[in-house]
Amino acid sequence: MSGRRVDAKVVLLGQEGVGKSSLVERCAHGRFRAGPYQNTIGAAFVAKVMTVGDQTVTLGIWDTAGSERYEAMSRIYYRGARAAVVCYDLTDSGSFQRAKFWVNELQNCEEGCRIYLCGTKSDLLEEDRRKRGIDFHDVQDYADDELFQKVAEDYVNFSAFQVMTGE
Ligand SMILES: Nc1nc2c(ncn2[C@@H]2O[C@H](COP(=O)(O)OP(=O)(O)OP(=O)(O)O)[C@@H](O)[C@H]2O)c(=O)[nH]1
Repeated sequence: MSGRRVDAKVVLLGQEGVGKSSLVERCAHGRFRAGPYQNTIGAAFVAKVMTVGDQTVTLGIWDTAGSERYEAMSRIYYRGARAAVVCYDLTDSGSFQRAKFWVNELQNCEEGCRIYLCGTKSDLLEEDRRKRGIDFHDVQDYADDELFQKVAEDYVNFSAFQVMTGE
């Protein structure tokens, strides 16, 4: 894997313990390791070769540490990211607030970054639906708001571009 060119930088963000490293582990090695929780320190990197139709794309995935004590460091890792997977634990409403914090930050600081909101630990809801910490409709409303905010921003930016070029 070493020396392979990375086509797109992807960053994982979200409160500590929501399952970011587990997602990367699943994606990179196809396994889930239950067991003692080891929090990420700083960040970890994995390059993953993906096939899309007849194309090969190498994603450079940065798994950041969720602990607030590493917040400043996480900002370094999302610089220049083409995509951000912002994770929250479906059973933990606090983690959803934290996800909103990262979405807001990315929207303000990383214009070219696509944001993917990812609810984790759905297996816990399959066991017991009462464990759901965030109402499904609240997530839906939030995502819809963000979507239309983005549409409006793109409209404004696009119009401004047209004025600048006089088209
Ligand atoms: N039930 C369940 N547990 C999960 C899932 N994903 C992760 N976990 C558990 O949640 C704990 C935290 O997982 P991590 O992947 O280390 O979380 P993280 O977001 O990388 O945490 P930081 O590195 O501290 O930011 C671990 O004990 C995992 O086994 C899941 O989908 N379901």
